[in-house]
Amino acid sequence: MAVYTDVSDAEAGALMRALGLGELTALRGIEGGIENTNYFATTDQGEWVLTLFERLNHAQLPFYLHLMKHLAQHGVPVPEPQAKADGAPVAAGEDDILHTVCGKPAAVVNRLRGKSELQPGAAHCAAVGDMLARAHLAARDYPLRQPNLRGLTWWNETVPVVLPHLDDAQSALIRTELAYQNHIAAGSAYAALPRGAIHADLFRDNVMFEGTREQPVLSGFFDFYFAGVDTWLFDLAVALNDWAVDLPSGRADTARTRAMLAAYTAVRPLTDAERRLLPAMLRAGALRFWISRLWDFHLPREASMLKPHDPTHFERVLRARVADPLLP
Ligand SMILES: Nc1ncnc2c1ncn2[C@@H]1O[C@H](COP(=O)(O)OP(=O)(O)OP(=O)(O)O)[C@@H](O)[C@H]1O
Ligand SMILES: N[C@@H](CCO)C(=O)O
Repeated sequence: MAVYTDVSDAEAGALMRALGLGELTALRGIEGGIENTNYFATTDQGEWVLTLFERLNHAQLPFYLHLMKHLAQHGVPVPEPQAKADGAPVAAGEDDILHTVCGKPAAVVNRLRGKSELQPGAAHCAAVGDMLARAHLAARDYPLRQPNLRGLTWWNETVPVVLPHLDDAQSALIRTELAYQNHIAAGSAYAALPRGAIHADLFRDNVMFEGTREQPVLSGFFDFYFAGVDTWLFDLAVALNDWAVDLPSGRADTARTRAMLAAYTAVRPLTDAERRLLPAMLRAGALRFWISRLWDFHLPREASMLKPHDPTHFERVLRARVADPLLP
């Protein structure tokens, strides 16, 4: 279920016309996703996705939507928010790509072709590594700034909140890891890491592919709503921790790790500081999602529509990264 707000054909049709996208011929609620209301909107000009934001407000959205537009306009395949025609009325709080539907902030983006691959092989990991490096380079001149809101500051605030829900071994692990990450973040190698606007949540369910299993063609990244400015290495670590990990054990998969790293570094070679800190950032990426999953699991927000993911998966990934810091 991911239609929390019902949108009529008339409302959707009026927006599509205001965006110059033609006449609406079909509007269909999308079942996947848990955070926002999403519809596929078909017009006589193509297929689009209409999203009504159920959590983020008009003030928070420009960073994400303009990042998507910037990347799309720099040749990175991401959904491009569609703009109202020059001179069209823009209400308070809106801008040309941030609209209002049923009183909620809304955006219309092009529909990506293909489907997600939940059991990726080395070829999928290579395609993601290549495109992630291209996205980092393309966002270098993105002018808007917002920190990674799920970064170190949030970990330090949130670990004490989840600690009462952990057993002794888990408490020891999370405290030790947080202390280690604070130590790393205070060091000179960390300060030297290149940074910019990153996706920060590039999991298997946020990428689309066409083509075959042997020769997949990446058709796009989506779900930019955890994006922020942080180190490029952290973004790569988050992707490796999902795409190149054996899900039952949490351990790194050699072939997929090598494929993603080789493809990423072919576009953007890692600096010395990045090579040195990759093991630490892999631990940081695991800690980040262990904390957020614990928080979602044990402290569900009132009226939350989130279906919590299993926190113990990222506890296993973290333990595996600590036990075996050497990359394949
Ligand atoms: N631009 C797009 N092109 C094609 N399909 C899309 C696009 N955007 C979203 N979808 C489809 O809609 C589904 C839900 O989108 P998404 O995952 O962004 O949902 P959400 O509720 O906004 O976020 P979350 O997954 O974090 O809950 C996706 O799994 C995908 O199938
Ligand atoms: N990718 C996150 C969910 C939020 O997008 C997780 O797996 O915990």
